[in-house]
Amino acid sequence: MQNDTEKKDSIISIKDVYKAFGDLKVLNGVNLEVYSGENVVVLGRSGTGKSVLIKIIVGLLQQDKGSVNVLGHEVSQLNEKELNDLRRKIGFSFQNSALYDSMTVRENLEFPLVRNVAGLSKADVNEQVESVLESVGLSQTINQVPSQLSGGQRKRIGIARTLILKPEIMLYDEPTAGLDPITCIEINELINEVKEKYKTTSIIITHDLTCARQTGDRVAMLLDGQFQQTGTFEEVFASKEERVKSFYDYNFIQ
Ligand SMILES: Nc1ncnc2c1ncn2[C@@H]1O[C@H](COP(=O)(O)OP(=O)(O)OP(=O)(O)O)[C@@H](O)[C@H]1O
Repeated sequence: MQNDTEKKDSIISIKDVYKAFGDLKVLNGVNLEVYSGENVVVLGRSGTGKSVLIKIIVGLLQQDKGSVNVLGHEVSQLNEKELNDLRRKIGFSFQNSALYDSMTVRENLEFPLVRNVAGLSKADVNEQVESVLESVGLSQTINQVPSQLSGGQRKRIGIARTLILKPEIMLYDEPTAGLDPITCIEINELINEVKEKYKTTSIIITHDLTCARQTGDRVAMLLDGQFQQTGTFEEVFASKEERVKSFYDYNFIQ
C-alpha cells in the first residue's frame, strides 16, 4: 500500500548513482526520491559527496552510472539549451549569498529578473521586487547595499533573489552556516515559509541538526557514498546504526 508521500509526484529521482574521481569513490549507489512539495535534508560529514550530488542534479557533473531525473528529464541526456531551461526552474541558495556589493537590494533583485524574463515593464519589475522582499520580511532594506545588512539579512536577500524567478525546486547549501542560533531559527522558518508560499520542492544540505529538525519533512544521511538512513528526523535520530549515532554525537543539537 502506498502512503501519502508515495502518492505524490517524484520531482527528483536518483537511482543507483555512482561517481568516482580517479580512485576516490564518492557516490556508491545513491538512491533518493524527492516528492512534490517536500523539504528533504541531506546530512553528511564534510567530504561525503553532498556537493557532488547537487552538481549531478543540476548537470554540472555527470554520474559514472545510474539515473538522475529532474522534473521528468533525464539530466545526463539534456543538451546545453535544455539544461539551461531546466536550471531556470531550480533556485540555488549559496552559502555566501553571492550578492553584488555595489548594488542596492533593489538592484540585486532586479538583476536576475531583467536578465531572465523578457518583456517585463518597469512596473512589473517593481511589483515583483517589492513582493519578494516582503516575503522575506525585509521591505525596509530596499535601498540599502549588502554591507549595511547583517549576515542573516544577506542570506534572506540571497533567498529572495532566487525566489524572484519562481523556481519549482530550491537547493539550499548550508543555509545556516556562520549565523547565530536565533538567526538560524529565523532562516529555518523562512525555508518553511518559502515551501508553503511558493510551493517549492527543496533539498537542504546542512550539518546543522537544528536546521534538519526544523525544516526537513524527511532527512537523508549520506554515509560511505550511500543514503544509509532516510526518514523523518526522529526516525533517523532513533537509528541504532553506529555511524549515524556518531554523526549525531559530533553535532550539537540546540
Ligand atoms: N571535480 C572534482 N575532482 C576531483 N575530486 C572532487 C571533485 N569534486 C569533488 N571532489 C572530491 O569529492 C569528495 C566529495 O566532495 P564534496 O564537495 O561533494 O563534499 P561535501 O560533502 O559537499 O563536503 P562539505 O560538507 O565540506 O562541503 C571530496 O573528497 C572532494 O575532494
